[in-house]
Amino acid sequence: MIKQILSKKVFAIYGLGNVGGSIAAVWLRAGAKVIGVDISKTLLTEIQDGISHKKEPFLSETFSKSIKNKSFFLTSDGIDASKRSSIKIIVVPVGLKNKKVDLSSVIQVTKNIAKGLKKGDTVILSPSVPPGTTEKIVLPILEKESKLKGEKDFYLIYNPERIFEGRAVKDIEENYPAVISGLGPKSLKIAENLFRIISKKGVLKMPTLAEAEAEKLFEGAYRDVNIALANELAEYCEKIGINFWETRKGANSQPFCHLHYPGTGVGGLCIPVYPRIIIENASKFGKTMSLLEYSRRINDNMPKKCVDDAIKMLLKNKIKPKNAKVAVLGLGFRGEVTDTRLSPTYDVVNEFLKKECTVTVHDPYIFEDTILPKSVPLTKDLVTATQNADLIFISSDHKIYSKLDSKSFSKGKKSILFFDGRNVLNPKLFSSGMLNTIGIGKN
Ligand SMILES: NC(=O)c1ccc[n+]([C@@H]2O[C@H](COP(=O)([O-])OP(=O)(O)OC[C@H]3O[C@@H](n4cnc5c(N)ncnc54)[C@H](O)[C@@H]3O)[C@@H](O)[C@H]2O)c1
Ligand SMILES: CC(=O)N[C@@H]1[C@@H](OP(=O)(O)OP(=O)(O)OC[C@H]2O[C@@H](n3ccc(=O)[nH]c3=O)[C@H](O)[C@@H]2O)O[C@H](CO)[C@@H](O)[C@@H]1O
Repeated sequence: MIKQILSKKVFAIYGLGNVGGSIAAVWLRAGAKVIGVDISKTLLTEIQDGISHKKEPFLSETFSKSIKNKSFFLTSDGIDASKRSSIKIIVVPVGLKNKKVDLSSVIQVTKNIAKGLKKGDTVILSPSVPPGTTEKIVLPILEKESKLKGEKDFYLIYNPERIFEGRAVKDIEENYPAVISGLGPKSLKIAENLFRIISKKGVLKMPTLAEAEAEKLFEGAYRDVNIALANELAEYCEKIGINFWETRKGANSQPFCHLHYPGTGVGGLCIPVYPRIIIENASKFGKTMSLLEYSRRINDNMPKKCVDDAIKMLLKNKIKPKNAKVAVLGLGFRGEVTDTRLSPTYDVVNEFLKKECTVTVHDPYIFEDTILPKSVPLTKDLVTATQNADLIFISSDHKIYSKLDSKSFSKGKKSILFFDGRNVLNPKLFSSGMLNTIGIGKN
């Protein structure tokens, strides 16, 4: 039955990045025909060649198989894709430009979709957006350009994709209920029929588009505030000389406390962005979001705080910061991702450069980068990165760093200064006296 429904539907997925690529794979795995639309010719070629989305399980194999059996087509022509599809899913990025929400990609894609919109079509908006975006920005563009009426001639849905990079397909298919909302009851019914096909956890129907848009932002705001709480409590522990990590274990031993982890900063296209979307939107209604603003300030200050503490450690060990060799481990915005968007490591590097240190960055998954200053080499070879380092600074929690031991470094290293910004080092793996380390929330 499902296969029959889907075999008649052609989906067009606009934006084939971490989220859009995963959504395309999920619908292909469910048996749908999919047109993948992206402005990046490089990405389209990589998908065609089966070498895209390396860190996302299932995607590349699904794409190759679907291209072969002619259920997956790739194009950069968004208008033609709209003409040839009945369900259009918008998954292009919504970022910040000078702390203002940037909807330019969403608007661009919506205009393309509108030029090919037909009676009976369905449009689904997926990125995290300010409440009101679907109804007040996307809908008017669709109706104006197509001369069709929402809920009468075509259907409009908001579905916030909730994925954790590295397990996106499983998140969509198995881990979370699909949050859905519609312009009206018909749109909502279509959303329910569609998302029940792919979501084993079922659907969570929201009463309005705006409440669905807001819930996604609230998820991120909750996380950002709790990370800021962990960062502030960790600094308190440093001041009074106790261990935050042990104290956290105790506090989290009851079900109503969920202290997060302190760290060298908060990166990615989600958590640092969603609170700012709320802050900006709230200001239009005369509401100041003090807690969100203060939490952002705490988290944005973590790279500087951690580098200042690391510099104090150098001085304590009689090493002058000027020309001190610092190996910064981890460029990804968090562990096990190749995504460097808003990575705190960029700020960490700049803070060390301000102190005139000599910096090398290591990352096991990222081989090139256009943002790091030219004076800062990037390498995937740990020995090269650390061999003459006066200080090793752990910035992202890639799994490989929890396995570091005495043998990980060039011979003859007597004692190594570490700043463990993600609390990943295992002291048991180092010979006694070799590990001279401080981190966050412990002296
Ligand atoms: N990355 C995550 O973990 C995550 C999780 C949940 C939600 N989201 C939301 O999903 C959105 C997309 O995230 P992402 O990580 O997939 O972004 P991404 O940058 O990885 O992918 C976006 C893709 O869209 C393409 N694109 C940009 N403009 C386009 C246009 N006009 N037409 C066609 N294609 C265009 C880009 O070339 C890119 O391939 C985010 O803005 C966020 O709101 C992201
Ligand atoms: C479905 C969806 O949208 N999923 C999002 C995705 O978010 P994400 O991919 O951006 O990953 P995050 O884990 O949030 O990390 C962000 C930054 O915060 C740092 N950090 C994190 C935790 C902590 O305790 N202390 C920290 O300092 C970390 O290093 C990194 O820089 O997954 C999260 C579930 O993990 C979800 O909640 C979140 O909605």
